[in-house]
Amino acid sequence: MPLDDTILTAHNVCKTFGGNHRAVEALRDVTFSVERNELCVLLGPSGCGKSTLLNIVAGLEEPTSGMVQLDGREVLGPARERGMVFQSYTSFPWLTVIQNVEYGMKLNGVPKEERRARAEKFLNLVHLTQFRDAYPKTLSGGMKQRVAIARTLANQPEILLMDEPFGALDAETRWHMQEMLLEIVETTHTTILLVTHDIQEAIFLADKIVFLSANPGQLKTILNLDFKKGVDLHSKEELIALPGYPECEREITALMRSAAGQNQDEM
Ligand SMILES: Nc1ncnc2c1ncn2[C@@H]1O[C@H](COP(=O)(O)OP(=O)(O)OP(=O)(O)O)[C@@H](O)[C@H]1O
Repeated sequence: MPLDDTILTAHNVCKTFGGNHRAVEALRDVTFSVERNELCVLLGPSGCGKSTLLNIVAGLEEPTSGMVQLDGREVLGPARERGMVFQSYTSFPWLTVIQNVEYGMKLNGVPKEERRARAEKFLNLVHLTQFRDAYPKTLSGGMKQRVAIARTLANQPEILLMDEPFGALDAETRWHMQEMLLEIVETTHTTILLVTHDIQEAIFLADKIVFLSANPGQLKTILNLDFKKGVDLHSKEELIALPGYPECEREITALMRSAAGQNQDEM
């Protein structure tokens, strides 16, 4: 699917928490954009402001100055057009899997039949059809996170925002989830902005990496991952075998080290 046009832009976003002598400057002058159908990853060392930036895009935090626009409209608060998946699994324990996926649509007034049809479609997409009538407590962490992804996608957001969505999972489950996310992108062409601090995850998933450095969080560089352009990746092994992968990982590891330098000096 060709990348069409810009869907999201962050213009000179600054964020300072607190005030006076206790102020923390989390973001300074961050500008970047996300193209429609693109999977854009926010990467950088701990404390560089990735989650803060994602929260600003989600409308959960206000920038101190600057702004975010979705399709040219300024983001002024949370909205269904920007669906968020967090690291911790958030499902209602008293509802079954399919009822969890339907819940947001119910609140948004989607008619019953359409709700059911969409819930079934997205449960199928995350390979949970056979668990549709199970309760969340009977599911593994990875399965709970798949419910959260299905529920968010069923609301048909214009962009899916993901904050370390696989951070709480063990390594093997994490690979499966990453591979499943690429499958979802291939099938639904959803635009995604995803936060991670995992270099390999970023390279595997991203069409573009927006790299931030810390203290304060600033745009360091944008990486277009030319070595994997036009390649249909389905597994980690395929990624690692690609010419250009080791150099890319080395480059980002060096960036990570220099961007985190200040933090490490303080440790
Ligand atoms: N609500 C808050 N009040 C005060 N400071 C905050 C708040 N939220 C974040 N910060 C500070 O802003 C900076 C950026 O934090 P943020 O969580 O956005 O970074 P991050 O890159 O997502 O980090 P990590 O990878 O460790 O999750 C940090 O110094 C953090 O302590």
